[in-house]
Amino acid sequence: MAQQNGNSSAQDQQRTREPIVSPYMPKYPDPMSNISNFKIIESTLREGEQFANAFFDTEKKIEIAKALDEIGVDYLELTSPAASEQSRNDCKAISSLGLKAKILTHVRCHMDDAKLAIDTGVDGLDVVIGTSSYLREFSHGKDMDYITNKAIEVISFIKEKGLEVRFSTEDSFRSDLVDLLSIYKAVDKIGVNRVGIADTVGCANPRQVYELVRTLRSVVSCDIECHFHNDTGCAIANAYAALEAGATHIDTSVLGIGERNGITPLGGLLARMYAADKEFVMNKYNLTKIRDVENVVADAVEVTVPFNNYITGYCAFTHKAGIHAKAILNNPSTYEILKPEDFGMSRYVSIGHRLTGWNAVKNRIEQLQLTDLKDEDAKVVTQKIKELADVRPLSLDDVDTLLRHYHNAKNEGVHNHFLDNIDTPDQITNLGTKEQ
Ligand SMILES: CC(=O)SCCNC(=O)CCNC(=O)[C@H](O)C(C)(C)COP(=O)(O)OP(=O)(O)OC[C@H]1O[C@@H](n2cnc3c(N)ncnc32)[C@H](O)[C@@H]1OP(=O)(O)O
Ligand SMILES: O=C(O)CCC(=O)C(=O)O
Ligand SMILES: [Mg+2]
Repeated sequence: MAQQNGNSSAQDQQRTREPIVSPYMPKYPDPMSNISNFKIIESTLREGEQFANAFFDTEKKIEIAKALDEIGVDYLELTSPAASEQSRNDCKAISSLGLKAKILTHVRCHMDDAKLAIDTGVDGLDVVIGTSSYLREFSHGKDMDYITNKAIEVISFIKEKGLEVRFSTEDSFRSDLVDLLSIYKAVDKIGVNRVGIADTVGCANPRQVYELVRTLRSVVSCDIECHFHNDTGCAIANAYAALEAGATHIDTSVLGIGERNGITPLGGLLARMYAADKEFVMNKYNLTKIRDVENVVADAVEVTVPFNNYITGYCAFTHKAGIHAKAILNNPSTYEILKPEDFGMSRYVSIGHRLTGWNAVKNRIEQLQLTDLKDEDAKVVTQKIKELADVRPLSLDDVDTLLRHYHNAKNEGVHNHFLDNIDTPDQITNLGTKEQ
């Protein structure tokens, strides 16, 4: 795709104006909302390890942990030490790195798992057990009384050892509401640090999330963590709704990797929260490091970063249609809610196609400093670009060759003749090749 840096000329800078504030921004934010005060529990090294392609050796885990720490995530969640001996050693290795992020490991609601985890040097344990009828029948087979008693035993043990503890109900959205609120109330009473809601199968929608979190907020006084799977595409929206309703912590993973098609992606959540409270997000998180950690993880799990990924997808800041290009060149906020430079990214305006417009071509003329070409010339060349691009798109090199040759022909007074003799995109490409 032909591209140009659409924000590089001095004239563009002059034309850039302050963004216009949305009339839909709430004037009086809901006091329960944590949109401007949330924490991230980064679970690439736990949920992410459940992604089909994932295998992280100790060195890779340390590299990922350090990269996430540089972004400024609040917690790193690691695979249970009960999973394997290496998993246990990795908990120890990452806990001893002295990172700013607090280190958690994720364990079943079981004394054996808790005992194993206590000695790994982690700052806290995320304890989980399924409460839906599916999990009670087909997974662990325990009833709510057993689960409640076991939760109290395990949480009390972890607290006695002086560690932070979170208790979560797996498959919360298919669990009975009375069961959920009763168990959350019971663990809140004994001083659990956080309770967790998990949309384990990705069935919840934002309205359901808002209602459940809002209800829970009025029942417990501890923090509320939320974990959303993305099976039906709601993972980011659900995280946002949870924060609006009073949740305090959101689980993420890099690129959203996890069991099945994964969970709320770190980059996507940061994009969403930047759009809601840019100042908070930019002060707290190092957004220019998102691309680095995504590349490390994508490489490690042998996937490419999706073309339409939030922030870092290859076309996330590419503008194409003429109407968009003109306005973006006047003021990027016209068609951008995220500023690419805040994320260490660049904006591109694509011009070698049949949807282009003369304003974008004129901008390229200015960038190339072809000062003899006027608006009329930009319009004539744009028509030629469209005619040629009806055959195939032109590269930016093709467009530049066309403009430079037209410019030289104009100085010799033969520009109309020059354009009349160009019938195919290949003629332009060949002209460019000859010059090299
Ligand atoms: C939704 C989630 O992502 S939850 C987190 C998932 N993470 C993991 O599973 C970590 C990786 N897992 C593992 O390495 C293994 O499954 C282990 C070590 C945890 C357990 O291995 P095994 O003892 O071989 O059991 P297996 O995996 O076949 O079955 C799970 C066992 O945990 C029990 N169990 C399942 N969930 C829970 C829970 N939340 N709390 C307590 N026990 C549980 C099941 O009843 C079953 O017990 P059983 O051995 O008496 O049948
Ligand atoms: O511990 C939790 O809250 C979440 C566990 C999990 O990965 C899930 O339920 O999908
Ligand atoms: Mg999960």
